Amino acid sequence: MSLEIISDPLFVKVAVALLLISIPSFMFFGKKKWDPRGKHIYITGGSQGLGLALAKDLAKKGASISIVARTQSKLDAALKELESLRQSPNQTFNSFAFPLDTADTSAAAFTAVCAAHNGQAPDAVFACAGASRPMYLTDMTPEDFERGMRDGFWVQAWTAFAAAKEMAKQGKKGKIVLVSSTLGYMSFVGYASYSPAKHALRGLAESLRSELLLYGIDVHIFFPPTMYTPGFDEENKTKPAITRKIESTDEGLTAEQAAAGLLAGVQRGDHHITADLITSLFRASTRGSAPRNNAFIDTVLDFIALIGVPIWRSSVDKQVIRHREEHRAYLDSKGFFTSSK
Ligand SMILES: NC(=O)C1=CN([C@@H]2O[C@H](COP(=O)(O)OP(=O)(O)OC[C@H]3O[C@@H](n4cnc5c(N)ncnc54)[C@H](OP(=O)(O)O)[C@@H]3O)[C@@H](O)[C@H]2O)C=CC1
Ligand SMILES: CCCCCCCCCCCCCCCC(=O)[C@@H](N)CO
Repeated sequence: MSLEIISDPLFVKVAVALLLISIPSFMFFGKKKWDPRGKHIYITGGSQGLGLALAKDLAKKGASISIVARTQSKLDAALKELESLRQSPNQTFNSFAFPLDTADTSAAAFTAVCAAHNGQAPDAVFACAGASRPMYLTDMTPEDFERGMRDGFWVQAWTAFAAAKEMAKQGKKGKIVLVSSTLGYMSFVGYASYSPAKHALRGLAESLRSELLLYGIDVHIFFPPTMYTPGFDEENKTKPAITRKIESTDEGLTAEQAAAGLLAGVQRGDHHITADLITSLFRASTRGSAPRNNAFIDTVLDFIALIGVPIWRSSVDKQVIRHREEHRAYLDSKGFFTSSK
């Protein structure tokens, strides 16, 4: 075989034609970005923090928004902010007060959200609601321990449950997005109630991603690092000092930065969405059978993590071990060793 074929004018013409055809198809067909304009988007936890930042971002992009959380006053304030960002008279902004930690209330919230749109299921559901109460296991009551799953897993899982059923029933080819955490990939002292819930969300997202292919529903899951939100201020009230110290390596994001990262990931079509380098390293190294976002970049990240994560882990273990004596004194002062519980 001679290489002369590549200088054959016909070959050159065909090659150029293929290239010209493939460039626009790559740009316009292969990479068509999800556009929130004119869509109805349901955001749980939309009254503050990540959920509110996301709602504002989407309102600016022309979407209709429904938000659900428990506290009416915060919902009212959030709705006012959304109203000020209105782009078109066709956009609707609604809020409904429901607790989302049970099947019934989450289904009722979802029904209310649909009812305001003639019973139509939303085009996208972002389950942002959640809370965390970091503490030592030795300080937890059984209720504290169990609350981790309620405030981390069920508060989103019941919304996904209601949404998936109704979207499948209506043939709505929409999106369901869950919000985990860096702590859905790894964990350390202080997060024994929260991290398991965030890991469980990953299992749910990967199961649903597969099952909801049956209905053309896309499932995404976001793994944010520290976000400076009202929830973060709240969790810091119970957070052990050593936990705070370990996570201080993480620079953190504002709610707005995190919302923008989440939205960009959804628009790229990433299943596991990360918005910072540290979590991207854990994403690449704990990938399991999750679809890659970018085969090349993820392989580079995986290689960096292969070396970097064990070094970080051993330094954290040393830090925890160095804390033993101080912790023993703390437990002693609380009467831990003499209490009957
Ligand atoms: N901030 C951080 O550092 C990180 C947070 N995350 C996760 O990101 C998500 C958003 O966090 P963030 O913005 O900080 O949280 P915030 O506490 O600032 O906001 C949480 C929102 O969820 C609502 N909510 C909480 N619990 C319930 C419930 N049981 N039923 C209905 N609504 C509820 C809250 O309203 P109300 O209380 O009125 O119901 C509020 O609107 C959470 O899932 C969190 O676990 C992940 C990584 C880091
Ligand atoms: C090469 C590898 C380097 C690794 C460095 C790792 C640094 C630690 C990152 C800890 C991040 C914890 C975020 C917690 C977010 C969260 O979910 C809570 N705020 C909610 O309670």
